[in-house]
Amino acid sequence: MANPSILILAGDGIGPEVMAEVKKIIGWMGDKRGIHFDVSEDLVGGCAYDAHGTPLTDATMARAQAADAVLLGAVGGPKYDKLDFSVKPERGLLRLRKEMDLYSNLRPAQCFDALADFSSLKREVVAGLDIVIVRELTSGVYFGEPRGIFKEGNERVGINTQRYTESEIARVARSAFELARKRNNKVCSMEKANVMESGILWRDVVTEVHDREYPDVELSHMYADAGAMQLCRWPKQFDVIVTDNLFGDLLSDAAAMLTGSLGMLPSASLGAPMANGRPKALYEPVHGSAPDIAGQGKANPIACILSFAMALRYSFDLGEEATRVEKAVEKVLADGVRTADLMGPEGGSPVSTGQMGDAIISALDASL
Ligand SMILES: NC(=O)c1ccc[n+]([C@@H]2O[C@H](COP(=O)([O-])OP(=O)(O)OC[C@H]3O[C@@H](n4cnc5c(N)ncnc54)[C@H](O)[C@@H]3O)[C@@H](O)[C@H]2O)c1
Ligand SMILES: CC(C)[C@H](C(=O)O)[C@@H](O)C(=O)O
Ligand SMILES: [Mg+2]
Repeated sequence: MANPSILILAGDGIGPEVMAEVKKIIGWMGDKRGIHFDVSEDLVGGCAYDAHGTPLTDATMARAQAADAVLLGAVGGPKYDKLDFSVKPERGLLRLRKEMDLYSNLRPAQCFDALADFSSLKREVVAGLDIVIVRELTSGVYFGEPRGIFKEGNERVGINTQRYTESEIARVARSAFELARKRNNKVCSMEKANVMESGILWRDVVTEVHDREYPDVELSHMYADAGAMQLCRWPKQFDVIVTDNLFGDLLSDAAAMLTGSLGMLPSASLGAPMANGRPKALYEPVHGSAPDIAGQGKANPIACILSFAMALRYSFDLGEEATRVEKAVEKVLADGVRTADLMGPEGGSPVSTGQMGDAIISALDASL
């Protein structure tokens, strides 16, 4: 049987730097565990624009559709800020999400014990934290029509439209309830039903799906602004949070700081099952291309490595190997290995991106 296929789209800025460490782990899986993948690489984002004049070619799109899993680094950077909106690097990523129909974006925020003192919040607030934000990823204000910048009389008006259908809400709600059943059986749904009709529909549909199909799961609702406050006040009250595309974007960056650094947060973007039973899937760190540190060997590769662990679990049914990678990360952090983003104000001597990857490989070796 052919090996499962992985398409790597490392992208821009620190994307290729953190992805280089994931490639080491993919190599390790082959050498030490006999788990082989057919890995190919292509361009997305600014680098694709530089090569082809578009942030994602049709050929790359087709390869992503055909892959068993896509691993993405990050896209964007100041060099591309002035480009026409239609060819900005971020459009490449949004096209992948939309055309692969990756409606359920799992963004776990887990605070490793070794980092509990490093979070900007108190240790007791974050120690042991383990929550997942399920972000709807293919609709809402990111894609709703009408959109654009129009002329109205003497001035310009910028328009984006928040739009959700019942079926779009129901399918992401189901994925949150299914996930909760495998965890602590609690879902909190966040919207702004107090000011948005789309929020009223969101709350209704989540409640209907719950009452009909998942009455055993504990469901609560919160306005997203209050949810942001609660996430900082006492995040451990949550298990699974389900929310829309834009609120999920904001809440997951906020959740990143609970874990110590944006460089720690992985994500899995999942769609419907393909013919082989695997879900359509793209795995990427929550962080961006970090232009301020790109090219300096300072980036923390853990978010990208943990995203690969999610690929092992969700695409390749290799939960034990995923746990092995997660435990290796936990071990290096417990041993005090830190990239610069994980240093407190008192400083210290940080390791480079490559040294962090090597330390994780050594911890993997030690796990055998
Ligand atoms: N999925 C993606 O590809 C993605 C996600 C977010 C932002 N972006 C893009 O990235 C570019 C920069 O955006 P931004 O600066 O708002 O967000 P960013 O996530 O790139 O960086 C925010 C801050 O976090 C730090 N940081 C991020 N990842 C880190 C890591 N792995 N290790 C250490 N420090 C890390 C950066 O140095 C920076 O100070 C923009 O073009 C944006 O659109 C892309
Ligand atoms: C780069 C951008 C398109 C993206 C988003 O807004 O979804 C990013 O912020 C993310 O969180 O994945
Ligand atoms: Mg974001």
